[in-house]
Amino acid sequence: MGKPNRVIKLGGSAITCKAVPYCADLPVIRQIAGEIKDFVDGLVIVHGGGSFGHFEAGRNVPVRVSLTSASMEELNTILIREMAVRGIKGFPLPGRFFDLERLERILDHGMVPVVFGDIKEDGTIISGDDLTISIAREYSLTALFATDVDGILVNGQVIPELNEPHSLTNLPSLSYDLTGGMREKVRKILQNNINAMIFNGKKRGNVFNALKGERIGTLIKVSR
Ligand SMILES: Nc1ncnc2c1ncn2[C@@H]1O[C@H](COP(=O)(O)OP(=O)(O)OP(=O)(O)O)[C@@H](O)[C@H]1O
Ligand SMILES: C=C(C)CCOP(=O)(O)O
Repeated sequence: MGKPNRVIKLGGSAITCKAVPYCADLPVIRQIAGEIKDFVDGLVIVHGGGSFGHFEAGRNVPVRVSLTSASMEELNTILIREMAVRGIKGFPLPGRFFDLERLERILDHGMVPVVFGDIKEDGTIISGDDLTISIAREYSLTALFATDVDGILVNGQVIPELNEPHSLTNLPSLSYDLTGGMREKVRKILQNNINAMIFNGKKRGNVFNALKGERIGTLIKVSR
């Protein structure tokens, strides 16, 4: 017990309606909560900001830090509640308090850590991608990224596998995504030398299949 065996990032693009501030995609969150049920032992969930954290972090208001933090906790609460309705014992782990000991302690208690991208007192953003990558690296896991796209698109087509930096087609990026979107995600995965899979988490069955170990979307495979 105590050691994660799977890590999945529920991207803000998957679990929120990215273009509408504070819009949780409840049908998708409920669908995903149902699909993780069979994998709770050793599972670590991380989630991103979507139209909660990215929206608030991008606003130039004096209460930016307070509202960014509050918005992330709000999204986290929605997720944990929907999991609880299905009997899944999620436990919040805000990015600013993240460490491996704490993560393992939550697992030791038979709960699913629900780690989330966050903001520090000084306004620095903690990216859910970075948290996911560091967990995958520490425990030699494939980092699973549920997003709103079918994988990495190059010239409009999903590429099944990527092994080296590729010139990514520049899809329209959202004005309040502050942590770099897909391009940064791929760059950091490659830089950290971990395996990862990027797939569409909004599509029914994909989260279940990814957790089961099936290959969907784009696999980023590094040679070690
Ligand atoms: N070449 C590309 N292939 C696939 N998606 C791309 C590409 N370039 C940009 N994107 C954008 O990347 C987005 C997904 O990455 P992003 O990091 O925004 O997702 P996320 O991790 O779900 O978000 P969050 O940071 O809110 O958690 C897609 O919505 C898509 O528009
Ligand atoms: C914007 C905030 C606070 C969270 C950033 O995490 P990400 O969505 O994983 O990049």
